[in-house]
Amino acid sequence: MNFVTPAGFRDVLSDEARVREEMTRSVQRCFDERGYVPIETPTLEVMDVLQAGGRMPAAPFKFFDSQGDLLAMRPDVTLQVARMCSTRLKGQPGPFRFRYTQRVFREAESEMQAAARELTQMGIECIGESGPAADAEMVGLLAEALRTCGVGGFKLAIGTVGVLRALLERSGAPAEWRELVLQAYHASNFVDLDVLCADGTAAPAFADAIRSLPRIRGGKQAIGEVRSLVSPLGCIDGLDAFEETYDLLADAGLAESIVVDFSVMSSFDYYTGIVVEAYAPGLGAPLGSGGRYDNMLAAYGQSRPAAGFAFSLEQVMAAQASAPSACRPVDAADVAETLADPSAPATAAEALSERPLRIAVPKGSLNADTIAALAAAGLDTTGLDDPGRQLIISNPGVDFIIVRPTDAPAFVALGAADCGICGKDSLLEADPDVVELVDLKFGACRFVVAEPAGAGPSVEEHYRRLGSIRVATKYPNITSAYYRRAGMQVEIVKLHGNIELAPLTGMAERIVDITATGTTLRENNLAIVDEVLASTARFFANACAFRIDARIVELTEALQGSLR
Ligand SMILES: Nc1ncnc2c1ncn2[C@@H]1O[C@H](COP(=O)(O)OP(=O)(O)OP(=O)(O)O)[C@@H](O)[C@H]1O
Ligand SMILES: O=P(O)(O)OC[C@H]1O[C@H](OP(=O)(O)OP(=O)(O)O)[C@H](O)[C@@H]1O
Repeated sequence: MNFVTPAGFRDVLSDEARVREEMTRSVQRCFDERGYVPIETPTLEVMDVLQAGGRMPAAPFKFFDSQGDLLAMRPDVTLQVARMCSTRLKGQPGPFRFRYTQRVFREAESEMQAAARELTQMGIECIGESGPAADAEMVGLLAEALRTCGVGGFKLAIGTVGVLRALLERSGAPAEWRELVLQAYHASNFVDLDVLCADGTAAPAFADAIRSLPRIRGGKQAIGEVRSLVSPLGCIDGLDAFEETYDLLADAGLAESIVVDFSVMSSFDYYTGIVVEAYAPGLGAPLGSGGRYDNMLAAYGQSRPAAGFAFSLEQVMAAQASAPSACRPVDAADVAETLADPSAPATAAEALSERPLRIAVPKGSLNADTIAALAAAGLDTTGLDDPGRQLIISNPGVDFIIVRPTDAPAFVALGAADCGICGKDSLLEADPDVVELVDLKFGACRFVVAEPAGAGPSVEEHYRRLGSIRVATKYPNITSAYYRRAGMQVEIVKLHGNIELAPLTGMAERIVDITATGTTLRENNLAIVDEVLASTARFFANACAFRIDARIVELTEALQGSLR
């Protein structure tokens, strides 16, 4: 027997535990000084209670207890605080300012999130206050907590959901279209957003505003740009309050750490006003997030305005580990020292612009077009077309990381590369948390279901008799999603190449594979049964790099420019 902890769970040894403890104390002190009092919530909740809040931040671990109740390990603390305020504290006038340090537990959602399944969340909830001062207090406290932890060069991306909600409601577009737009915003998929906004469903001025909004970014001037974009359409909902909040944060000296960014629109159904996400250089995923969720407490029976944030202690530790040594505390004593060093936070931000931009470049059939696209966008691609066995080509200001196309999503999602190129098929298969920015148009191919020509009746008979068929593919996730939609039971066999061999040798009845010229299907006497999707190459970026590294936006514009 191997005595190992379950995947995603681990022991914390003393050196690290001491630093965590010290950091936790510093943050708790910081929250305490602002009048936030501690609370604790139970590890387990009845599943229905969590679901009543309308938003599950991540898939929870679930099990039945001996009384037959379906219980969940808390994936988040906010829902529990909402439940607590509307039940135990019902009738008490408030406002309440709560802080917590609690473990949360999350089932892995995809292969891409092979990471920890137990995290320590530190956060606050301010219940019963609303308006710009309360929002600024929440965002300001997040900044203070990150500074307290010694996180260098962090950025807080802030937006407000009212503007997009108003644009969607008044666009005259049907609910299904609005839902697709929201999905594109949630997934940070600018390519899908452009396609939707060009399809003529929404009135042109609204479509233009909806596609432009998440591209506006910057300081105070960005709020002005949003205003000019949406005020002719009568959609400035929440913008005045947002601007007031921004001014309060700028007055508090936070202008350098804050970036107005309307692409930060995840959990749209849940947030009702300001939203904030915290990013640090060198870290693939956000440190934490928060926002205003004025409607959530009503779901538990008592309506009160509310706002809060949480960040993960593990992410904060990782941010320090990837920061330059000047702003990285190495032990507990250094945490306090970092706190006292006002020059430290700037160092990592400076380091970001000094280090080369890392681009994942696919080898194989997309390689030549990728190099041509990057060169047309103005990058120095010298040596990239003939790298030999060298896997990283370093040119001034840029590192090209040569990857297998199916690996590009992992390199970018985990922050090993800032951005990259691969087929839409690879992105759909991996389902990574990245920002899809440009459809590069090359590498066009179609995903099809195919079977030996003339085998249709026998495959159908096979399915009728056995209730399942075998399908071979290199893309099990795309294939299983397709058959789920089709309502058909299949056994999927994952192969790594020459997929067409599977039905020819009797290993499987059908395949789901790429076709471009159709030559391979034709030469192997296979016929197309159905179309699954079409794919072209995409330029995409790490969510964190996209929001804090201006070079990604520049490269996006250059790639779009050269396409035009
Ligand atoms: N025959 C084709 N014509 C056009 N584009 C294709 C064709 N085959 C694949 N593609 C596109 O190019 C991408 C890369 O394909 P390629 O054959 O180079 O790598 P792969 O073998 O699929 O990936 P890996 O080496 O990572 O397993 C595919 O994901 C798809 O988007
Ligand atoms: O329609 P066509 O132009 O003939 O292209 C289709 C072929 O291209 C891809 O294979 P790839 O070249 O990537 O080799 P693989 O089978 O080893 O993955 C795909 O899997 C098909 O086999």
